[in-house]
Amino acid sequence: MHESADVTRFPKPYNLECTPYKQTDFDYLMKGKIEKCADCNVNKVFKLIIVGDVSVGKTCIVNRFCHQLFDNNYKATIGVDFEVQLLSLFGVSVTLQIWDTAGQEKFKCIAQSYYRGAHAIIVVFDFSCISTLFHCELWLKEALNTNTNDDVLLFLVGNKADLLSPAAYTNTNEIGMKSAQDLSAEYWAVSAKSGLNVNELFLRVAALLLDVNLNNETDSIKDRIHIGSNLTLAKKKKRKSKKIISSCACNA
Ligand SMILES: Nc1nc2c(ncn2[C@@H]2O[C@H](COP(=O)(O)OP(=O)(O)OP(=O)(O)O)[C@@H](O)[C@H]2O)c(=O)[nH]1
Repeated sequence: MHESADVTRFPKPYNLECTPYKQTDFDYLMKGKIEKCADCNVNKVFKLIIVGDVSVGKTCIVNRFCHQLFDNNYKATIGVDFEVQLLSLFGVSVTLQIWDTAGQEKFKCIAQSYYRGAHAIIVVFDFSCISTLFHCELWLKEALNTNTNDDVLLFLVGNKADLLSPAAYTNTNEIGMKSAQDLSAEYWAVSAKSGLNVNELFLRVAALLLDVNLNNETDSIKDRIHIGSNLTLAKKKKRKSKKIISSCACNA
């Protein structure tokens, strides 16, 4: 884990055309809430799960982001690995719990038991092995089946962009972007080896999660006010009907 500098600009998507999440900034209301959270030293905790075929580079992406490291030697993940990364977004401290799951079929059962309650699902494919892209839909379906969070954010990430020639990269990128649209996920092309877009991806995930979280808080406050005002109305009606009953009793 490393300390990161405060992020003061809302991180952009890889391609605005290729994301269901069109936010490129916090709105006026959210900015006010963020200032309050920062003043009160609030810490927001978000759970991310990373899924995808064997050897697409899930662990390397996490290691690049959390430790600025890249290892050429493949060591299969057994079940699931866990990393924590602290960030500061607009003065608000955000903890990302990153669950790096195994791609091997024999570990699927163990890994799936950690899917529950994820705020974001990142499904990864390997640019140099197109079949791994075709399996992403199934990975996503399985992750969504076990996930109980309605507001979960979805990301489709192509890794090992460094391995392709410019022409092959453009070609696979287009197929990846089309798949992301079909999956209603935000698309990213990264390289754990060179570091291309890895930080940008996680900062974008964190900012979108913060936005969703603060929006939900605002909604639940509105709900409480709404329920509260209904209760007050009901109490007033009750009091009025009591008055009518007692005035009827007096008249009798
Ligand atoms: N050239 C290149 N190689 C990469 C990149 N990312 C990962 N690799 C290599 O791909 C292999 C697999 O990487 P891992 O991160 O272990 O893959 P994984 O998806 O976590 O694999 P499982 O744990 O089995 O699911 C390793 O040999 C890495 O060095 C990348 O961006 N570029």
